[in-house]
Amino acid sequence: MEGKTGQRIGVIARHLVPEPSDRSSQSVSAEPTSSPASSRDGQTEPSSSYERVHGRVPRHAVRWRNIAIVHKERLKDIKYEKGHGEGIAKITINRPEKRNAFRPETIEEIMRCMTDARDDPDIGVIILTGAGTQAFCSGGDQAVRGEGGYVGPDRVPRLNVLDLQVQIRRMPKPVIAMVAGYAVGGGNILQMMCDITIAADNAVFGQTGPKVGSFDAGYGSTQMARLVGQKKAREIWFLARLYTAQQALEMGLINNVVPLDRLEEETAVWCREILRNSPTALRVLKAALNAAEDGQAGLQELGGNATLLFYQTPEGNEGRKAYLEKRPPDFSKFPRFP
Ligand SMILES: CC(C)(COP(=O)(O)OP(=O)(O)OC[C@H]1O[C@@H](n2cnc3c(N)ncnc32)[C@H](O)[C@@H]1OP(=O)(O)O)[C@@H](O)C(=O)NCCC(=O)NCCSC(=O)c1cc(O)c2ccccc2c1O
Repeated sequence: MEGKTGQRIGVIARHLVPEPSDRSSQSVSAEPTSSPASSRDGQTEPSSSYERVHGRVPRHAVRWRNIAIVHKERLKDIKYEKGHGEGIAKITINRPEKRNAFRPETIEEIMRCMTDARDDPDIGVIILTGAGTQAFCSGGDQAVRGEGGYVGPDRVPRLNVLDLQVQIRRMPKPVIAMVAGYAVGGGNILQMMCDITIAADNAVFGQTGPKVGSFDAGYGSTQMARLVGQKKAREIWFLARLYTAQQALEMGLINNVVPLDRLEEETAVWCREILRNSPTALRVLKAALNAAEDGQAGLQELGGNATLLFYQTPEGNEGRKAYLEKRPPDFSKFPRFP
């Protein structure tokens, strides 16, 4: 593939940082995830009364169950899995030969699985990742980019990754990006939209848009500025350099860096810790954190959560029952809290 300068796109980016590899680097911050005291086998020792009551967060590998057909359609560009006996769903962009670049079909499939995971009461947390160790996602597939967007089998030019960004933002369950290798262009934006990002020590982050004649002036720019600050966001977009996982951690772009061979293990531990906590607390906290930044759309999301909770109260149900029983509602028994 040729960029504007005649160079292959990979060459544009490759000289800036070391290539992702299968190695485990030394500059790793694999912090203990559940307790400051770690034993030699990597298991954390119980150290708090909470851990004495609930036990340590298990570190065993998740046993995945593959789901090939979602909403009656077979998945082609992605893999969708759910953990046996655990509330974890995993969505894997499965185009490693293209460094997991996405085309419109890829995005449509991810959105379908996100909807399935949202609607599944057994799922409490969703992992978004890329197949292999070379890339999380290299953004939009430049080979199918037309003049008005990315073109799929229906020949309609689309930027439907923007819909996916919004879906992740509004997802009432935490979404965790699990990043090995390149997260560049629209791929970096996807990891930014996730609630938490765990990166392998071979991960590489950055925006390539200005080098290939593209930009994301929505969440891709504004969410970045909120994460890393205005000056750094301008540097990342204007220079289109790439950054190591350690640099990304230091600038607040991601949450944790772990050795590549422990990426899924550590991600599972984070998921299990999250799953121990109150789902309602998590969903309202996410809505509140969004609302502080998303204006009226954020308030709508937070307001929806208030209604959801109110519907579960006797007071909310009194209004519904009275209507159905064709009588005036009696709200007198409900307290008017100061
Ligand atoms: C990601 C790389 C740095 C990896 O380099 P490496 O040397 O490891 O690998 P290669 O370059 O040899 O790639 C292997 C193979 O994969 C193909 N490939 C990689 N990425 C893409 C891609 N994005 N599109 C198409 N094909 C890709 C590559 O051509 C090779 O195939 P061969 O057949 O030649 O073997 C490096 O690959 C790289 O820099 N890739 C390009 C990154 C990029 O520019 N991405 C697009 C940015 S723009 C974007 O993502 C975007 C998407 C949107 O939907 C938007 C929506 C709204 C607004 C803005 C949007 C937006 O900006």
